[in-house]
Amino acid sequence: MITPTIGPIIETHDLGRDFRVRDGLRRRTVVAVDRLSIRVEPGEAVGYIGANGAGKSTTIKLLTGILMPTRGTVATCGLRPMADRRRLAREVGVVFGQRTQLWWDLPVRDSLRLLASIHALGRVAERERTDELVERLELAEFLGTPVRQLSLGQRMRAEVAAALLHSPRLVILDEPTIGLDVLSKQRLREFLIAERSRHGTTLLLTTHDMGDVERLCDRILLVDRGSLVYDGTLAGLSRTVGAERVLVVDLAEPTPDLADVPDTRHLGSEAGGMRQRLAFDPESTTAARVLASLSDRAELVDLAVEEPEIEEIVRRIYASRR
Ligand SMILES: Nc1ncnc2c1ncn2[C@@H]1O[C@H](COP(=O)(O)OP(=O)(O)OP(=O)(O)O)[C@@H](O)[C@H]1O
Repeated sequence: MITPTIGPIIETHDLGRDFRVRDGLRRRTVVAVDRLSIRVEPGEAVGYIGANGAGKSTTIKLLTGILMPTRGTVATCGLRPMADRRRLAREVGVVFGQRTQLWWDLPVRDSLRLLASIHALGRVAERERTDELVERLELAEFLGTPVRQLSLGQRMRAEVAAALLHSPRLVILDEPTIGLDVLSKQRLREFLIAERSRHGTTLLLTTHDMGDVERLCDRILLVDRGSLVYDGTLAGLSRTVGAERVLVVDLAEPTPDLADVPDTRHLGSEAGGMRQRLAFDPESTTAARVLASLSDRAELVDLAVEEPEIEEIVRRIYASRR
């Protein structure tokens, strides 16, 4: 039997997965994942990003033993995902934003109990961990509510509790914040950050939300048509495409275009100059510095920083590769 090691949490070598699909009368091969070689160390938080159909879900299925590779090798927590699937289930927790692993008609409390017994947690461990998750994910008010009656934000918190109940070493989250309001997103991110720092949990998440990546991940893996095209930090990724941020400021009175603010590019003005948009490169300045220069020139009443969309960064990277 293979013993889980304290080596990498994820290690793949030339991993590939094809699908045979029907195309009218003919059949063709779709290469969903190709020559994927990645290594994720314990405690890392990795954003696995790419456009629709890039191969993210297929990779997650290969990592968790739902799918068999067509080529190459994969080890998750030192185990072979398909052959050691049962043992792997103790090491990994998976959260799907769009699917539930809770029992739809049961109260949240009962789903957690069932999962605790599936994982053979033991009474004391079950109580301690459940109490911890109920408190930190603020589940108390709906513990007795059937899952089908929960709001999306409540359900996601319950999903996360279910996936993390057995304190897995690796948590894989597939679009965890999709459809959530700003506050729910923020709470979930704060929880994941705390969980990681408390327990050294490794996080792998797929998302189209730049905020998730910015706040949660210290490393990005970008895939295009099944292959890895970038491995590094978000700042590095933005740098490769020169992604700018946009500062939107509301001013106390109509103001001529603020075209001379250092390290910015004036994009436009509205409402007679009471709202202005300035682009800046986060590599050469910060929003705080831009604001300091602005407040010498005009009285600010409100502001917002627009982040480049991940889709936009990905689109630009893809465009530069075609
Ligand atoms: N079971 C399957 N049968 C046939 N083709 C599949 C199957 N699963 C995935 N594919 C194809 O493999 C490619 C990668 O799909 P995958 O779902 O992994 O992408 P994704 O990056 O997760 O996309 P999304 O962001 O839309 O979820 C796509 O071309 C998809 O159509």
